[in-house]
Amino acid sequence: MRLPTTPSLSLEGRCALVTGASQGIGLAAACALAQAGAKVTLAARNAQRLDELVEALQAAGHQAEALALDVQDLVAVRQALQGRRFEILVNNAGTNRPKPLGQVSDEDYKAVMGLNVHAVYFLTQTVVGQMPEGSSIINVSSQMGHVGAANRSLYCASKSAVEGLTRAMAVELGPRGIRVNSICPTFIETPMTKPFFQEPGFLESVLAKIPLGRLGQLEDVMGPIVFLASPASALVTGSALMVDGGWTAH
Ligand SMILES: NC(=O)C1=CN([C@@H]2O[C@H](COP(=O)(O)OP(=O)(O)OC[C@H]3O[C@@H](n4cnc5c(N)ncnc54)[C@H](OP(=O)(O)O)[C@@H]3O)[C@@H](O)[C@H]2O)C=CC1
Ligand SMILES: C[C@H](O)[C@@H]1OC(=O)[C@H](O)[C@@H]1O
Repeated sequence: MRLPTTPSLSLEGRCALVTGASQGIGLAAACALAQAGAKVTLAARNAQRLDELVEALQAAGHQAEALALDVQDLVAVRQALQGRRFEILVNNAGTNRPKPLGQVSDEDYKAVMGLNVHAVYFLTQTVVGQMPEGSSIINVSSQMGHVGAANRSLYCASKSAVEGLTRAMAVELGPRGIRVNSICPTFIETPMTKPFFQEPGFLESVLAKIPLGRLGQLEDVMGPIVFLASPASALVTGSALMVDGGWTAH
C-alpha cells in the first residue's frame, strides 16, 4: 500500500536572498532558511553587522554570505543582483513612521512607500528573471496590510500595496512555477518596534487585540518562512499567511 508522504521542508541546494537581514525579522528569516539547508545571502546596509552574522552562521555549520546593499539604490541593486540566481527571495526590509494623518510629511511618505513598496517591487523585478521553476518569493507584509490602525495610515497603505503586488505577481508568475506569498506578523519586539513599547499603555493596548495574548517572537516567523520557501507549500501562492496571534480574526 502506498501511503501519502509529507513534502520536504528541507532547503538543501537552494539559494536564498533575504533583505533587511542585519536584525529583527530579516535576521530570523535568514537563520531559518540557513538552518533548513539553504545558502543564504544576507542583504542590508550595515556591512560590519552582516559580516558578524555571517561568521556566526558559518561557525554553526551553515552556508551564508553578506551583501552590503541599500535596496532603495536601484542602480546598486541591479549591479549587485542582475543575473544572480536565487530560488528563494524574502523581501523583508521595511520601515514605519507612525504619525497622525495630519502630520505625515511628503518625506515620510517617500521613506515608507519607497522602502516598503518601491524597493520591494524593483528588487523583485531584478531577481525574478533568473528564478527557476519551483522558486518562492515571500513578501514580509504585516497584519497592518489587512486592518486599519490609528497613526499608521502610511504604513497600512504600504503593506496593503504589498498584499496587492503579492497577489498580482502570484498570478503572473504562476505559469513559470514561481510562487509569491506574504507573511503577516503581529507586533514583534524588534529595534523597529522597541520604541513603541516605551509608550505607557501601548503594550496593553496591543495585547488586548491579540487573542493568543502575547506579542510575537522572532521564532514565530521562522517556521512559516521555511514552510512558504519549501516544497511543503508547493500549491500555496497568492496567499497571506497571518502570523498575528488572531489579531485579524476579529
Ligand atoms: N517588528 C514587527 O512588529 C513587525 C514588522 N513587520 C515587518 O517586518 C519587516 C522587518 O521589520 P523589523 O525586523 O521589525 O525591522 P527592523 O527595523 O528591526 O530591521 C529592518 C532591517 O531592514 C534593514 N534595512 C533598512 N533599510 C534598508 C535599506 N534601505 N536597504 C537594505 N536594508 C535595509 C535594516 O538593516 P540596515 O540598517 O543594516 O540596512 C534591518 O536589518 C518590515 O518589513 C516590517 O514592516 C511586520 C509585522 C510586524
Ligand atoms: C504589526 C505591525 O507591522 C507593527 O505595526 C507597527 O506599527 C510596527 O511598525 C510593526 O511593524
